[in-house]
Amino acid sequence: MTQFAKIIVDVPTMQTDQPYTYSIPELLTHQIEIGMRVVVPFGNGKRLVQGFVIEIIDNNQFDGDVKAIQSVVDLKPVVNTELLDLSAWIANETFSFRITALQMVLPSVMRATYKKRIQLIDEIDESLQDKLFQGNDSIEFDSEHMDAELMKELLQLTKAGKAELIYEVGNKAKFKMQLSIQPELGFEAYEDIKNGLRKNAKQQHLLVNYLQSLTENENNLIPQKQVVKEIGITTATITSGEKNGWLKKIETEVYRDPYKDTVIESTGMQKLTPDQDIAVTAVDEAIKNEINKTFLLQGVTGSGKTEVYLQTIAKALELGKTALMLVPEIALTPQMVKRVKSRFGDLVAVLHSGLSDGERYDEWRRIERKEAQVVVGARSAVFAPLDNIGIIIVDEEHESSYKQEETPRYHARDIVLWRSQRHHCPVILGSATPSLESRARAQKGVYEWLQLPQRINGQPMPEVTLVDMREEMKNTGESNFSEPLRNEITKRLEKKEQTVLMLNRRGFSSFVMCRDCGFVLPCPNCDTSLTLHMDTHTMKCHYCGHEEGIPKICPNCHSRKIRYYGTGTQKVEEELKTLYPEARILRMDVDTTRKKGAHEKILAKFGAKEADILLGTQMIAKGLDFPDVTLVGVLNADTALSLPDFRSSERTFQLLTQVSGRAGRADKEGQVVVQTFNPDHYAIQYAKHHDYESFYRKEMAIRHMENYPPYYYTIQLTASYTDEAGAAKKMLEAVQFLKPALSDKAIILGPTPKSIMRVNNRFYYQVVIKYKSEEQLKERLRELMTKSQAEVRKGLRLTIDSEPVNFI
Ligand SMILES: Nc1ncnc2c1ncn2[C@@H]1O[C@H](COP(=O)(O)OP(=O)(O)OP(=O)(O)O)[C@@H](O)[C@H]1O
Ligand SMILES: [Zn+2]
Ligand SMILES: [Zn+2]
Repeated sequence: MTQFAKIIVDVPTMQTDQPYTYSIPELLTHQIEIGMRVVVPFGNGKRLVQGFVIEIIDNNQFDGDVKAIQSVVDLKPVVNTELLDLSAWIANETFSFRITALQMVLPSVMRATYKKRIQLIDEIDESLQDKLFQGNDSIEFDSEHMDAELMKELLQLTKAGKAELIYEVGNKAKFKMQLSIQPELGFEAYEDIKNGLRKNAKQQHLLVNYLQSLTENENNLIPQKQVVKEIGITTATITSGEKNGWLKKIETEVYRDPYKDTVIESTGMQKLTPDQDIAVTAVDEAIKNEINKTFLLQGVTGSGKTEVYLQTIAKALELGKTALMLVPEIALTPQMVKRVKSRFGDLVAVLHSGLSDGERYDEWRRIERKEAQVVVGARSAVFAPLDNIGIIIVDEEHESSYKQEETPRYHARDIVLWRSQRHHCPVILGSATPSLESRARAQKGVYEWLQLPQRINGQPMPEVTLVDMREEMKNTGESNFSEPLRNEITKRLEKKEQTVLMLNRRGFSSFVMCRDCGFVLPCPNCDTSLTLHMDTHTMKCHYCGHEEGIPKICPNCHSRKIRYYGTGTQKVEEELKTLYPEARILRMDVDTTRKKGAHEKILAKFGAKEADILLGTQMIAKGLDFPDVTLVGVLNADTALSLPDFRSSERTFQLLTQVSGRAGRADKEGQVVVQTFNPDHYAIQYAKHHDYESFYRKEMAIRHMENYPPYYYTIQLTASYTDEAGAAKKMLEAVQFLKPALSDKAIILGPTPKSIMRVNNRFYYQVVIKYKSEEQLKERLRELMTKSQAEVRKGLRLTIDSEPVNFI
């Protein structure tokens, strides 16, 4: 009896959630399983696409013409049933398509690549074949890069029926293979061979001796490279040995290990403080009893949250379970990876964007094959194919990088909660400054609240001094360093203690302005000004990538007084060098960390006390644990405060608290100097006093008054089009379409142009819907999305973002 498979196909220009039915050819009946990738014909039948098998059925209710599956990509399922269900849920929750969600849960190298070829099917003139096919009988048809004349002739051939267009579905995922050798004979046989060899056949003697010694070994599969190096023979000798039947050559797979060159010392468990102990005990209980509870672990900076994570992971492993730990952006927190690796060694797999595609794919397969039981990674690691999860940890749970800013727009925290239900395991959301959403849930008892109110060293929190830059500017002029900050840095240099300096880049840019007419160099494609980049000596647009030279005269009034405004880390570094010629300075920003492993190098140097000052952007605010840092300076506390986003205060409070937390973590007392133009702002005042609770209450009151999360849910709709009126019209239509499904309690803001309305010559309009509970809203939004698919071809794009983290 013929079987059929329901398949979600990958047709980029025509996305749909509808699975298609294909018949399973007899040959493949026992091969095809749910969760495998297959290649199927689509449309006119000549086009081949990749798809995922989501169901296998005996009866086909579909009465149209059923095509057959052409081939299988995988030998076993690549998406297990959990991830299959999860991807369906994500597609539903984030208003995206199932194929997009399915592709997202796999490493990117597993995405299909599509190629077209022209294949000769009839004889043609030899010289023509040479010209068009370079002597072969097929050629890749790359319409983007091919010579137009050549393309025309090839198409004519296909029209005449002498050649045809074929589609190839490729797979980029490659294993790294390594050649190994293995003895073919026994000890005695090698003895005989040796006796038969000529005396001067030195290399052969060496090889046979070696093979003979391997016959006594349990592991006798040795990489060829190693053999060559170890006994000093040539590969030619090995090859002739193979011909003689002395040995076998075998290809084996090796993993690309991103950490193979790093030596990580192993560490043991610390004796817990009473507060840590309460937390660990509560979580261990839930792991043991398989309860899917969520804990909010709120611990001040330096209170030992990491040790709590590590000990609960150890508990899960002890019970034969696995563990998943998410960290904001791993490239920025190499210290955390090191701490987990030093505790759990080879059991740990690391997944983050700093890995090459191959490395990431190999780490993924180590998890899938159950060779790794602990996964540490950034946002996308939330899809790690772990089995039998015992604990899931989200470190710095308030970080906005947990939200994916492109479709599917999911929040890793939501995925974590879904998986914890599936695996019956607890979750720890850890932070010194929890998001208001999470803290409010702990208040209501939805999450269990665990607290670490004291620093491990028993020291008070570092003292924070605010410097009012409005006053300071009168004395210091254009310097980036106020007098109080300069004095403290001097003291640290004298005492041989370390300083961390942060330049906040959020909401901040360095631009070129004319002093005579005020002209600022705009981007030709976007409504923004261009930013000066010292490393490339160009002006760049951060939105569209446009790049041009630095102007020497004002394009507007031709004045020569066109000057650079704002501050970059490089400029600050120069000033530091003038102020403290004897200080050793390390700079950490996008320019100095572009190379792979650069973060690690800078931090290792600082940790080894090879520098006195670490100057950086926000990337130095998190996770650093250096005992000799006793001073933290924040050069510009409030650049983000003025952004038109209701989370501006929350972000500023979090950042200041995090960065302050880098000071005084060991036995020496820490101090923080914050330079600000808004010393009275509550976010800055509460950060000064390390007072999360008061900040929380004040901010909650504001959110309540203004109907924002966590009191209301939010949905953001964005339309973009090549002209402004079209984008605005689309948003108006969307509102009209949604309104009938909404109660009068829902609040609709907009349509309004986005704060940067034009990006890359597209115009953006948005609508924000705030609501408490709207039964029909999601269904209606889904309809809207499906309807809008038809307009994609006309260039109109609509995105729907549930709980956006960025409102600008
Ligand atoms: N029980 C313990 N006994 C001794 N030292 C400990 C203990 N727990 C943690 N520590 C040490 O205290 C320091 C601070 O701990 P940790 O970095 O885990 O704090 P944290 O709360 O994660 O900090 P942050 O939020 O600032 O990153 C670390 O050097 C850690 O090794
Ligand atoms: Zn000018
Ligand atoms: Zn631009």
